[in-house]
Amino acid sequence: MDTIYAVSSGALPAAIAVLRVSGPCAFDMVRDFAGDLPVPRRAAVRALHDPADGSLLDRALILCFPGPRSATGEDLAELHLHGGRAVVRAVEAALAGRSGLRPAEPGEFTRRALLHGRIDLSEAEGLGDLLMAETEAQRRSAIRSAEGAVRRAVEGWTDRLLMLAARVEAELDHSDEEDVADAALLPALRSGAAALAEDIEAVADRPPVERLRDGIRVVLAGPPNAGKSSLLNRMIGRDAAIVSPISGTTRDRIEAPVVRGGIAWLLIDTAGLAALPGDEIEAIGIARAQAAQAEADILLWLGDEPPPEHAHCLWLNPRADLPGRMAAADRLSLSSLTGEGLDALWSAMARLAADMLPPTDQMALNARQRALSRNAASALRAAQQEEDLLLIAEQLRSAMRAFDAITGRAGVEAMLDALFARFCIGK
Ligand SMILES: Nc1nc2c(c(=O)[nH]1)N(C=O)[C@@H](CNc1ccc(C(=O)N[C@@H](CCC(=O)O)C(=O)O)cc1)CN2
Ligand SMILES: Nc1nc2c(ncn2[C@@H]2O[C@H](COP(=O)(O)OP(=O)(O)OP(=O)(O)O)[C@@H](O)[C@H]2O)c(=O)[nH]1
Ligand SMILES: [Mg+2]
Repeated sequence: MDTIYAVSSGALPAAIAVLRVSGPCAFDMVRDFAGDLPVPRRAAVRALHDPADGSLLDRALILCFPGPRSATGEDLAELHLHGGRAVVRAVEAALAGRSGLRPAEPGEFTRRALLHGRIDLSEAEGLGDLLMAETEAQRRSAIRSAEGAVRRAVEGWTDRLLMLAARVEAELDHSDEEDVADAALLPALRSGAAALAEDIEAVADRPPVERLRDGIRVVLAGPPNAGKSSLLNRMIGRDAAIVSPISGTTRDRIEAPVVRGGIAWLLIDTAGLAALPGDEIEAIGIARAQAAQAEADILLWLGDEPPPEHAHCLWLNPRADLPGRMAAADRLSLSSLTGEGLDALWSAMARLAADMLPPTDQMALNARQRALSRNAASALRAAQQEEDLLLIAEQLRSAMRAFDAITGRAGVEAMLDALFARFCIGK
């Protein structure tokens, strides 16, 4: 296996740059550059010399973690360098010349941790979310998964499933003998499978972690010229969308992520919904606006006509600064010009969001884990319907495969590349 290296700390220049080296050649590298191998797991200051010509590269703090008791599960060395660009470049150039060493790919350190069983797939996903976390709620949810909450839940489900499977297998083993079949077995299996399916479904039905991570989708919609783009700009505090008194100004949908009140939002401005589109481009814009409305978690409706059917709609009364705009009981009056009513709008949105987000004190599943959990639950529901023990055993195996896929024990090669591609290099 190659030994990999990468800067694991942030953008250069910086006060300190942590260069991590993981794999079978990591400690030979330290010996050759630092003259000796410091005591494992203790920081030591060493002058680093380029073995090629003996020149001084840097004076660094070195940490060595012998495998398997390291973050990656293999020998891991950390060089805490001075964080200048040329320092890091010089050390990387010296490493690049050594055989067996190569730069790490994004997420490759974590991938090795997974490969060596230091973490499971759900923990790796949690780590990925932790690196991307911007809000406190995102951080708490991610650290919970990274620390094994999903893994432990699935292990609990797996244990219960194994108990059921063991009883089926035992009965199947005995069925060719003269024993009388256990009459209580089928009802016991059915109730066990039902109880397990119910517990899984309860977790899978919780609000998805994606809403927490990617933001609650808030779509601004209404007729042309209603003031949608002005409101978007006001809400995010910058001019993301073009505003003009001309009807049909916005044609593409404009997405603006923003964090407010500790919640990540994705605000989406759309083309005005004209009864008769003026041209082909406008018609495309309107089709996109309708598609956006359909996938909105919250719809902000700026029209004078009643809003379209939507589970979470706030009916707004824009341009409240203009004389002659009448307040209406069922509409939230606001002005993108003065900012009046904006705080009330954010509060109303936060109240709606409360039920859409996973509770902060509970584990939440991502889309992949949720789909697999649902697969497992439906296999258990199917097992409940079966009369034949062989068919029940087959359904239980199918549920087990879904559990194994959640934790990465089976059938996940295809998703690993996608997962680790969104990690930083050096993680
Ligand atoms: N400098 C530095 N900081 C870092 C990391 C790192 O790799 N380097 N981490 C990178 O993600 C995180 C810490 N993660 C780590 C996970 C496991 C072990 C480790 O050596 N575990 C051993 C020993 C545990 C012990 O001493 O009790 C083990 O679990 O057996 C080290 C760091 C965050 N901060
Ligand atoms: N006085 C006042 N004018 C506003 C307010 N909001 C928007 N306007 C004006 O209304 C006009 C249309 O605003 P836009 O935000 O472009 O409207 P829109 O709904 O995005 O329009 P389309 O993109 O064409 O569908 C512009 O001239 C804005 O300056 C407001 O709160 N008060
Ligand atoms: Mg607009």
